[in-house]
Amino acid sequence: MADGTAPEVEGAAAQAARIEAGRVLFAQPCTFLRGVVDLAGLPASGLPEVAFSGRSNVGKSSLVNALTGRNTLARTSNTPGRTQEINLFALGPDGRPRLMLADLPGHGFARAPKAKVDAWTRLVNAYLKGRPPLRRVLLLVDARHGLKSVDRTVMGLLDGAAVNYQVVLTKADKLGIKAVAEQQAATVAALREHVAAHPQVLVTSAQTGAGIPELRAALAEIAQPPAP
Ligand SMILES: Nc1nc2c(ncn2[C@@H]2O[C@H](COP(=O)(O)OP(=O)(O)OP(=O)(O)O)[C@@H](O)[C@H]2O)c(=O)[nH]1
Repeated sequence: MADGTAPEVEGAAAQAARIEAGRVLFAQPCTFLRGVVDLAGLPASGLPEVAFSGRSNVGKSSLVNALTGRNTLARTSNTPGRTQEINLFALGPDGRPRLMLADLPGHGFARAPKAKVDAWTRLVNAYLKGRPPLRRVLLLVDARHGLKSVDRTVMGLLDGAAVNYQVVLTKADKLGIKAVAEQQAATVAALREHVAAHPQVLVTSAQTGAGIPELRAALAEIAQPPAP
């Protein structure tokens, strides 16, 4: 290196700075804005937005809570299909939020009438394809199960709409370290042919906090920069 810094030292320093930026962002207040049942209910917003998407019960609401360090911000439950609207949260200092978080209804199985599930699916698909401030979709996948056909359908939709998405493996605490590493490698390989997929697959557990600092860091790169 021209400045004499060893590359691995520089890498570690850069990574520490990213983690710190994520910590600072998620130490800010996070406020529930509204739940919407149709696209017309979405606020016109210049704020960068990140969506939490995935099958019912994959752990979307739990991940929002783990990121924000608040146990009850997003409502979690054992009943698949609990989240029935797009729930929007503004993250950042009062009056100057930096990032919008959108917790989406789950794809696939839900203990609800088919007509309702079809309506949520239409809403989510329309949102994913046509929300201008949407910077990244986090596609949550249960580390035990890997990508399912409903995930591949969403990936195809996002590839087609050129919406950037990143796969996040959830509930890693339910698997051994070796099995998690295998699932991560298999998922990275499966993403290679997908044009809009972020190449990095993050491994998380809302229960133990594993992977949460890394995910915060990734989202800090999307958020509006802090006020000078
Ligand atoms: N062991 C473990 N359980 C988890 C984790 N994340 C979520 N869960 C559990 O999984 C269940 C579903 O979690 P939610 O966060 O409600 O899932 P969701 O994807 O928001 O669910 P829907 O509203 O149906 O779309 C709850 O019983 C959570 O406690 C995790 O990291 N580890």
